[in-house]
Amino acid sequence: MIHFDFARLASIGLTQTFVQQLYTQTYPDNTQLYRVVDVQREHLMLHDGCDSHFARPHPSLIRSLLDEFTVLAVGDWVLAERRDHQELWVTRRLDPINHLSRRNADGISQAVASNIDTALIVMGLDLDYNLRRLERFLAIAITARINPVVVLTKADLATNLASQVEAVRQRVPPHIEVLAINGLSTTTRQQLVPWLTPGQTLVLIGSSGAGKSTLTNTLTESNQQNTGSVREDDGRGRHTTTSRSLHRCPGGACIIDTPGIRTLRPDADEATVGASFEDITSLAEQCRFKDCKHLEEPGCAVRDAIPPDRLRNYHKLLREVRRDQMTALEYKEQVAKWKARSRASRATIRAKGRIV
Ligand SMILES: Nc1nc2c(ncn2[C@@H]2O[C@H](COP(=O)(O)OP(=O)(O)OP(=O)(O)O)[C@@H](O)[C@H]2O)c(=O)[nH]1
Ligand SMILES: [Zn+2]
Repeated sequence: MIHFDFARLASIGLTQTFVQQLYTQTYPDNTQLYRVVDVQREHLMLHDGCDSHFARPHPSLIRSLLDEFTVLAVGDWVLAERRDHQELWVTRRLDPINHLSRRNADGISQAVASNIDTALIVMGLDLDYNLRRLERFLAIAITARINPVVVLTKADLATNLASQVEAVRQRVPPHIEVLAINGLSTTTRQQLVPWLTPGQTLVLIGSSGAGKSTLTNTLTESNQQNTGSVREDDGRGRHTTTSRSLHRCPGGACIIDTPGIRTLRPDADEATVGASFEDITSLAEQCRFKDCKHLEEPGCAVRDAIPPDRLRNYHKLLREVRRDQMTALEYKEQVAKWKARSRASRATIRAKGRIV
């Protein structure tokens, strides 16, 4: 039996989608439902809606996540069990509805936050203003199936407010909201009310200096984020802080803010490629492996349905944008990997030829 207080967990984002996943299995008596609010090298921080708890991922969970090419991220819903010495062990991760990922040095995509309702794409109406970059940030959110809202900060400093806002509206799909705000003003909370209802989870993405911390402080009514060049850790605003990575707004929404999100770069011309091959990205959800590259993996839904030359073109474009973003060393390693792979498949073909 799993013990959980729905109302309490709903205050940090629990919805029925996750609860339904609990009835597919039975669990030991001391199993409880938590949200991951911090991921450190050695441990996790979990939250039950009231308190936070240290925990460790069980080795069997780590293995099964690795098999699916994934890791635990802030925002995940997990089940954890108290065992010997009252240690809390995370034994299962509920399937996330979405996640924001970044590519690590090995080119492997790594989740930096899960289960996000809204991405505020933050761009300053000062020197930060760049429509192409904005489009790429939008592509990151759309590709991750997260609802984006464009938030133009520093409206108080803008010299051409109306024309800058108009230019943005022209560039983004009509159903996406565009707001111009002063992140330092408390009235900003009113403008964002529709996305701050209880249980909503938000992330803020944008370049350095765009005003993410300033806006987070305003929305959480605290000084807990470092803004500008001031770096201090005085623990103020603890009443709204759930952890270093998940912050609660007074109205009941949560903001996830991790170093991974903060340094997310729209190097995602890759995401733009994905967005222009929507047939492939949407079919990819049916591939057996979450991280399927649609090359040789078994159970690939994309290879089955997409004409080979369209798929080849997609791979070619992806390789190009990746190559543009690689350092010389990374490129050399990548070439070595491709060579090894084609050697291996030639060897398989030869071996089969001999047997059959
Ligand atoms: N006038 C004005 N200044 C703002 C506004 N938003 C942010 N700033 C200022 O812009 C600077 C950068 O803002 P931050 O909130 O630190 O930017 P950030 O996006 O968190 O930057 P990183 O922490 O580097 O990712 C700070 O000096 C803020 O005070 C705004 O709406 N109006
Ligand atoms: Zn596939």
